[in-house]
Amino acid sequence: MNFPDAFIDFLNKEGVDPKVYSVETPRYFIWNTLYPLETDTIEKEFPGVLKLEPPYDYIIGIDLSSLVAVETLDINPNDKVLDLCCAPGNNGFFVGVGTKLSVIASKLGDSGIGSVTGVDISLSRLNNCRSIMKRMKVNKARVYCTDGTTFDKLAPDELPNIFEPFQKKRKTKLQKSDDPTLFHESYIFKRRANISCNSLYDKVLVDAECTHDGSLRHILKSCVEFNQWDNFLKRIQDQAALEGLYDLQYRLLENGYKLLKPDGVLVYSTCSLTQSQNENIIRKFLRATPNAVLEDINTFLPSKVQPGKVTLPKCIRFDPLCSGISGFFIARLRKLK
Ligand SMILES: C[S@@+](CC[C@H](N)C(=O)[O-])C[C@H]1O[C@@H](n2cnc3c(N)ncnc32)[C@H](O)[C@@H]1O
Repeated sequence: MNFPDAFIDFLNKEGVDPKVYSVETPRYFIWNTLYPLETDTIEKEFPGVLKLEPPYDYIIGIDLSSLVAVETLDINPNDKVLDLCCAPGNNGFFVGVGTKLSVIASKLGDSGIGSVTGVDISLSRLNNCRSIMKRMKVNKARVYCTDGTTFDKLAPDELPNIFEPFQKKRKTKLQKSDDPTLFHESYIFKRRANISCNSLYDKVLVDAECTHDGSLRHILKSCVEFNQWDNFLKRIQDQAALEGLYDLQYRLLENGYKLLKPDGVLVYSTCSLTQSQNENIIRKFLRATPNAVLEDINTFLPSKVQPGKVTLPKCIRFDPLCSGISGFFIARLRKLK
């Protein structure tokens, strides 16, 4: 494959083998398990045609690595979860691309007092996020359009464990929020206008902004197929911009940790294969934060998906060459009491 020299230099500097971009990765699909599918199979109707039984409009494509990042949070129904960079891009693959926020919301289920709070700085990406939330009929989620490095809203103390099926909603008078950063609330949030919010979060996901070099789809579709290298190359060639990105990643991690309750779990992830945006950020953070410890990641992985090399024990790097899925890094931190 012919890549621009600047991209090859970038990969060499970070010890990434350009062969990763020749791996063909499978696609995974999710749906909100509160609304079971009529069938759990997708049939091959006749050559070239797949058939899905209804209801199918909330089936969403996602990378396995994204699912593992959410699994690493060990969500339970009473968790108050913060997703500090929650919005997806829109690469229009099949029926859309899933967000970790929608998987988190689906995992919270309907039986507990938990909820998920999403934050993202990009309005257009939040619109993608909102349409996925709607399609997946997400119940207990709210999303803010603001800077995750300074976000300071605490978690709702509790949301009632009443499952109100999305389909059966009655018309109710909704109170308009006086918070200009509040972008979208799910049905159950809107119904409970006066929820007190004084809790730190049990779980925090910092799925940080990054160079996306591990995302094979991003590199192969946007950059190679549509020849849109310009923005990508500008970013990786400009050392000051890269330093700014590392600083952003660090500050997102710092703020997420600040909002995490003692004994809580924070997962830091990126879809970059580099050391600079992963191990180096975590190392620096651990040096500066004595009550943060790295924990093992014991999430179930299909046998064919072998994690690649990391230079910081306990973290996981999916390397397309040995994992067979898109490039991704995950670290799990606990805040000691
Ligand atoms: C890797 S993407 C997130 C993907 C998303 N978690 C998902 O599962 O689809 C990183 C996100 O960080 C957002 N971002 C960049 N700077 C930010 C900031 N200062 N505060 C909050 N979000 C930011 C970007 O807009 C982008 O949506």
